[in-house]
Amino acid sequence: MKVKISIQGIEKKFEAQNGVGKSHTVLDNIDLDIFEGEFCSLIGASGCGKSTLLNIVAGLITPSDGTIYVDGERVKGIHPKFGYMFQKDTLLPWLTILDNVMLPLEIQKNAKREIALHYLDMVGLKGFENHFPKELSGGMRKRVQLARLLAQNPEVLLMDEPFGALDAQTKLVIQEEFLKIWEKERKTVIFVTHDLQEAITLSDRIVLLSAKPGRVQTITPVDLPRPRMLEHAMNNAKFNQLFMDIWGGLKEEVRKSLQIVS
Ligand SMILES: Nc1ncnc2c1ncn2[C@@H]1O[C@H](COP(=O)(O)OP(=O)(O)OP(=O)(O)O)[C@@H](O)[C@H]1O
Repeated sequence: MKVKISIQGIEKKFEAQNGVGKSHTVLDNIDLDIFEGEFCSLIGASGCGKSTLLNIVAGLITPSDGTIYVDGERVKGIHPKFGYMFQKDTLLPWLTILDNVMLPLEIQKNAKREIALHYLDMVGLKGFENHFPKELSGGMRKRVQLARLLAQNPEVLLMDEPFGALDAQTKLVIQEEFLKIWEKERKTVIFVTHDLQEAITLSDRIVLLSAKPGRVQTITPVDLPRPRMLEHAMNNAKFNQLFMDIWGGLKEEVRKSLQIVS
């Protein structure tokens, strides 16, 4: 398997601002290889540094130490082949759905209406091209963001709790739609989530970061068959075993982060 992204010796320390607060180490010596075409999830207690690590890989934050390699080359700053999807709604309210999807393509000078329409169709939003974001439900807006991300044709998808704000049932349906698209395209994905069930149903490997400072605690391969259907995956005896194995470690980290002793 080819290594797509190599995270080597990453450390991140945030300094006190103008003497206010304390400097603190958020990530400590993170070494992690992400393989081409792999779906890798990052989990861990709140505040353990998942988003910071994703932002460092995205080139949005500079690490205090360590290096990111992509295809064997050292990367500094934002990588043009990476696409990023945040938890918060980043659609521009004054643009139609089609224009929202086309905006990054215009920036890439690759503005193809057909590409945008193809991905809107793929996420089930055919016929909504000329609507504005405020006319769509939260789940539909999330699908527009997914279409916008995929239409850019990034080599790597960096996703920070992309479905975190959705209600439980919408989230399951969108996960399933995303899974279908991903299984066709098999792009490299780093996916941050709080939801262990989501991590297991989608991922090839799950990386658990320890509570502050974030270190790689365990890496668990998810050997559920693909293509996966959410119901089949959750019904598989291995699913429960994986859940219990990973939850044991995750619970410990959450307890540490909440300073629960005993
Ligand atoms: N710009 C910043 N300046 C100072 N501290 C920061 C900054 N950004 C993040 N932090 C701190 O770094 C730590 C890790 O934050 P991060 O958002 O990466 O954690 P997380 O694991 O993604 O959390 P959550 O699961 O709650 O989203 C937190 O203690 C946070 O307060």
